Amino acid sequence: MKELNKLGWIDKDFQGDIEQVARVMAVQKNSYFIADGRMTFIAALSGRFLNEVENSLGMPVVGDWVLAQKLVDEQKAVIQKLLPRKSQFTRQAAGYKTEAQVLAANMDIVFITSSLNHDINARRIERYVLSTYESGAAPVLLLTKSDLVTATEMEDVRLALEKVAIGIPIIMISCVTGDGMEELGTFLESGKTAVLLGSSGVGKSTLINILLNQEVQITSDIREDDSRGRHTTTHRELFQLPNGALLMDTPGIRELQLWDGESAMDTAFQDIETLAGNCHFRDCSHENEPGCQVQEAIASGRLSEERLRSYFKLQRELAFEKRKQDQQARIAAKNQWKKLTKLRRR
Ligand SMILES: Nc1nc2c(ncn2[C@@H]2O[C@H](COP(=O)(O)OP(=O)(O)OP(=O)(O)O)[C@@H](O)[C@H]2O)c(=O)[nH]1
Ligand SMILES: [Zn+2]
Repeated sequence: MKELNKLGWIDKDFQGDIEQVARVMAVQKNSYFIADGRMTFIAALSGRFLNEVENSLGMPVVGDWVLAQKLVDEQKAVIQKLLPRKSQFTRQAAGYKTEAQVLAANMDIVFITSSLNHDINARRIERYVLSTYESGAAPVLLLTKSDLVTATEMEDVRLALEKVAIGIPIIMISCVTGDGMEELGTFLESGKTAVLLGSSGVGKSTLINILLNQEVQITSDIREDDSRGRHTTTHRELFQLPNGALLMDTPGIRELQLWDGESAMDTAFQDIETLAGNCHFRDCSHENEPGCQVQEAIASGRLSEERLRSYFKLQRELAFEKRKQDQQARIAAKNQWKKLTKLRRR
């Protein structure tokens, strides 16, 4: 149990066989690398699991907790069951079917990472915040490369971001000088699972290396026999930091592209939603109606036009996405109907 806690296990209400519990540390094609704090196993899904799984959302991903039959001597295991997730990152899979794909599960904290030496894309950060809320994890804004900007520039960015990311912690760090590292450490609690999101080049790898090398690296790479009996090394996608926190670094999640977040809209744009709630007309479009509190806030300078534009843009995008999905659902229903009528004719 203690060993499991180190991997982030906290489910007090769990009622099964605790000996079967393990966490997915990496996924490669059909192989799952699972760990229980004592050992790592190469696991496959049981036949029953595959038969019963309803869609891709039910397939284990990095961070998931599973029940598995462990063959300790062989370091192999068979995954029987996926345990409920407390958070998950999803993305709409490309292609005809709008089927969601899970990228990672059971993250507690998401570091939305940007570098200070480039223009901060507030709109992009808003999207990440939205995805994070939608996932069920807590967002933190992590701004890197503070050594490349002045203190004044840092403060300007902070002020700008505080308007976009209301109530979300903002940390500024430098991997060169070490500034801000201590503050970052306070967010990396033992047993908590964190993930770094952000564009290529913002310094994620550099930071991960520093975090890993602060002391001895506890985790080792997982060795796997390939078909020719050679050992190939598999990179772990979820690993323990020396201070006990867990860090997730999966290829899919590095650049989160899409999100589905209607319900998160009012969380990310809480300020606008609150204003909108007081508009004179219930169906106010916040363009030029009398008694519009949103326009009122713009006029008095409490709300920036830019933020309202982001809000409108996001609304349009969500509406578009929804129409697309509705249309695809209609086509699917129509095809299904055609198939049925054909069958009936025969
Ligand atoms: N000046 C400065 N440079 C940094 C800092 N952190 C990272 N860099 C540099 O920024 C560049 C990109 O860093 P990476 O760690 O590779 O960025 P990444 O986000 O992992 O990028 P991908 O691997 O493409 O996702 C490298 O040249 C780093 O040396 C920092 O705090 N200050
Ligand atoms: Zn209005």
